[in-house]
Amino acid sequence: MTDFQSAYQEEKERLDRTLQEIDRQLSALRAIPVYTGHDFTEQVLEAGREEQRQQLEKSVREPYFGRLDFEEQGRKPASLYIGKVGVSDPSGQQPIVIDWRAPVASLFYSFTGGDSASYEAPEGIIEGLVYLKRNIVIRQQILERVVDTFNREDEGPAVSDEFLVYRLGENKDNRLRDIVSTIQAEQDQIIRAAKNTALIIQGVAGSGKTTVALHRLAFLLYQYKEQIKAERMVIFAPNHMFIDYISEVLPELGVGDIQQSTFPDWAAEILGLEHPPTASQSDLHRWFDAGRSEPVPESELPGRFKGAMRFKAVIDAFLADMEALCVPQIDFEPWEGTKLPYAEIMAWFEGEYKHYPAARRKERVLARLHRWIEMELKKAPSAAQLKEWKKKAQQREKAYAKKWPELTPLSLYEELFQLKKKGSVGLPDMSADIPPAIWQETRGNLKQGIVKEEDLAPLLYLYTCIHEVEGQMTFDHVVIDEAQDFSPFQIAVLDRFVKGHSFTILGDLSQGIHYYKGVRDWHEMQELFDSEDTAYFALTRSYRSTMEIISFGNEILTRGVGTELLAVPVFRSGEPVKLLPAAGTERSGAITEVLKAVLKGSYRTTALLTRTLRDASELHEWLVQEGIEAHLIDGRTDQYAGGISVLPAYLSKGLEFDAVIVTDVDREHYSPEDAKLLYVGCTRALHELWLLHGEELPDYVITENSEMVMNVVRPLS
Ligand SMILES: Nc1ncnc2c1ncn2[C@@H]1O[C@H](COP(=O)(O)OP(=O)(O)OP(=O)(O)O)[C@@H](O)[C@H]1O
Repeated sequence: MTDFQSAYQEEKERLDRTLQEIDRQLSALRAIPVYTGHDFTEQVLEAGREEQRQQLEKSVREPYFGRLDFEEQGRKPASLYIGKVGVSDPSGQQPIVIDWRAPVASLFYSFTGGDSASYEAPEGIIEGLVYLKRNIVIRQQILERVVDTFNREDEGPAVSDEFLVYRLGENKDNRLRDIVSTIQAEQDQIIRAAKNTALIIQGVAGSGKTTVALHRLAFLLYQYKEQIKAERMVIFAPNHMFIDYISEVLPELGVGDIQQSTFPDWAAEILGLEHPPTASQSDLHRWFDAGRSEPVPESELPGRFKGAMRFKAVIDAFLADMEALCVPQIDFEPWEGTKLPYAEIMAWFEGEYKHYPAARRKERVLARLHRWIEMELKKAPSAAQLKEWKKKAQQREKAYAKKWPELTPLSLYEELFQLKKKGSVGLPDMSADIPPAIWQETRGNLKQGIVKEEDLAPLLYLYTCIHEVEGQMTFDHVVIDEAQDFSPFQIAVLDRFVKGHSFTILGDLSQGIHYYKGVRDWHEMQELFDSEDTAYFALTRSYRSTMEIISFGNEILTRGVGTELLAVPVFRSGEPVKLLPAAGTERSGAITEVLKAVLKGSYRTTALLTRTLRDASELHEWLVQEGIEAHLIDGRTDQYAGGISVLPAYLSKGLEFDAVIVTDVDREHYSPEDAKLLYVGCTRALHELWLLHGEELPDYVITENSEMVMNVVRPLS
């Protein structure tokens, strides 16, 4: 027998034994009648059995995906089998399959070759020698593939990418999938990083940021199961379609109940807003479709200004001046002849209650006032007098409480922008601290009852100044995907809802196409935390696309974006990127021909990316008329259906497609400032990328490089 055959045979036998054992355990569990009574202890035991049943049912289909032969110093070598779910031997003492999140399993990911290996266990660093790293593909209990990516007996002991490349070559459907069998060392480091740190991760397109974040959540739940709850963890994604796109990964990893939301949805719920403000079609048009003939100066971009910590300082100054105005400037007189001077009430307010949020402060002062009235009532000389005082005091106490200003985030925000309520005089004037264009625009919006996305962070901040952030509102961990579009102020506000700065913040500055908001540099976010509470990682290897597509994208980064954060490809080669002239009357014919060519492949997802939403709608309409089934993705789409999608490039962020066709790649549609946008569009492609272009291509598109790009003409052969 060849080595491969003997390895296959060995694994086949081991798989049979494992499956028998899982079957045996499952049958034993199923034989126990399900407890439905009221005894609490029995209920807990039943819940444990149910969880075990579910885990075994999951693992019986694909019990493990990897094997690592490891000799721990001072012990005998052992073959460790690693799966999505741990399984113990009949005694319940020894694992026959190790959960991928267990400390020893980290070796399977972190080991990249060499003479010694170590991992961190609860009892300290464990050292030893790795003999074999083997990838095993099992589908529905059938052993399909055995690939050794490291064998100490072979020459040149380094872990090979062979299995990874095989996995990356597969076509994708309309959902992101788990990567437990091929997590890379640099990704594993992030997944297993300690909980109470704000991790900030810069990762090139396709480096696995979203995937890593989801695996990290599963890891944290395993590692800190006593301290954190799934329901108290959240992943903030850019839109609902993206949430749908990533929705399978956590269940695949056996983790449920983690919240998946958008920042506007979550903020709107806390603020009690009827509709979460998201970028409206007209906003999208304003920032993406209108061209850049009159660029808005940085200081006048509402998202940038309202997302900066400078704006928080403006709000703080406003609140400090505003404070004194909270207490009605009158003495309190419960009945004639008795008075509580304004100065004394103010002393309470500014004294011992100073550190409470405003709403609680008001509550405390009014409660104290009530106690003061009760003490004064004791001085009544007669029962009749007491009755009269009591009646008057009740009415005047109510009237006095009403004189305190209404404290809601929105009312304060309106007052900040000088939209005065009746009776609120002498408010601090902050107009000099806010750029005039933003001042005007915000006042106009608020007058019409419009709250924009960029108003959410300041409103939430005001909320936290008014109310306490209570237990059930706090998070054990927060993941922020596409974090380059978040503002420092948003993160600072979120931090008030998160225990121990436990954040995973992931993004790519080169994909910061929402130039009107977000960050330009990760320092803007790092500065929010003390240095010991934050850590920075960079992911440079890109797993999504072929080498040709990645190199092509890197050219856009170098020539157009001007960044040094280039992507390093995995050695997976494909077709060159194809450039095809397709302007004017040629356009429709070219699109049909390219679609036909692409659909000859066995791809499951293809995207046609346009420059604007209007172009996408028109193209979609035309395709439907031509009898081609395609889905239009606009800002309101909730589900990603797969197949052929038509969408503007700016909505493709975070998604991926087997093949991508970018239309209208010329200087008219892509200005020098649009390099990031084109980069995003091109890096969505896994296997095949086409650019349909007009006469003059943007400077940052490379046209001459025989290995990377190919200029083609119609008719396509
Ligand atoms: N270690 C890995 N093994 C196999 N596939 C991987 C690995 N890491 C990432 N991938 C794949 O690479 C693709 C890109 O991953 P993901 O979408 O998480 O990257 P990203 O950094 O969030 O991308 P982008 O910023 O471009 O949206 C996915 O198909 C994912 O399954």
